[in-house]
Amino acid sequence: MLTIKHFTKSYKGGKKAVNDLNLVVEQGDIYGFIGHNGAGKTTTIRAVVGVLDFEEGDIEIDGISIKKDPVACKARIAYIPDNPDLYDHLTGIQYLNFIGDLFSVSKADREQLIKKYSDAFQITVHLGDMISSYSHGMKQKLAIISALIHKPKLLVLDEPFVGLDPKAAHMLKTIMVELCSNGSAIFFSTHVLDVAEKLCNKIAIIKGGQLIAHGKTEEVKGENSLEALFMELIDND
Ligand SMILES: Nc1ncnc2c1ncn2[C@@H]1O[C@H](COP(=O)(O)OP(=O)(O)OP(=O)(O)O)[C@@H](O)[C@H]1O
Repeated sequence: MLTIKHFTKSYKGGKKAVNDLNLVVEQGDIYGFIGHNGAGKTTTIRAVVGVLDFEEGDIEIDGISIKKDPVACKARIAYIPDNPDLYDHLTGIQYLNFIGDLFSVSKADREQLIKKYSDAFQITVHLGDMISSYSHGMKQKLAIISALIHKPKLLVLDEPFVGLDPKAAHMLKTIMVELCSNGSAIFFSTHVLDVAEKLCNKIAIIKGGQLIAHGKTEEVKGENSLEALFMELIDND
């Protein structure tokens, strides 16, 4: 579903933010991406979803290169950044319909999925309100719903649990499991290690722009807790 090959990214005038990263996310995977602040998670994620150019390596979505056919790749992806920038001058429902139009979601699917996920995140009554009146958490919920209504093959999330209340975080985890059991894949960054440990069948740990561990969660962490492993790997230079 997602293949990252020798991905390397340097920002202008800086050192390599990510260096020769290789990773495969398969259908059905909930793949957690963890690392310290500044490790290179957002850089990798932004390249995967086609909003950050890069010179070295390639990234394929469903076998299609994001460099060669970014539109075809983006049609298969939903991306929720860590701080979603929505259109403040639209109402929630106008925004969801805008995304529905972009991804050619049928009227029947749109109505059913908007109701399902808005009810689940308890923002149905606010869909007629302007987004400018939404709290941070409500904006995040709207961004999540907009990602789910087009049934993405690959859902990419950057720190999705930050700012969500416990009930919404629980709902998101339930939905992530449901999505992957229906054949999608998820790649997401998080600093919440116990969530990663419980939710992800695979994890990757990045340090200073380089992948230092990746694979099945049970195999990567062994007898340790993920937190203990993370501390050990991050502290060792
Ligand atoms: N626009 C930019 N210009 C220059 N350097 C950048 C830019 N964005 C990120 N970097 C650098 O690239 C490196 C990786 O940053 P990145 O945002 O990918 O880390 P991260 O793992 O997502 O961190 P965090 O957990 O704090 O969100 C850091 O050294 C950062 O300073």
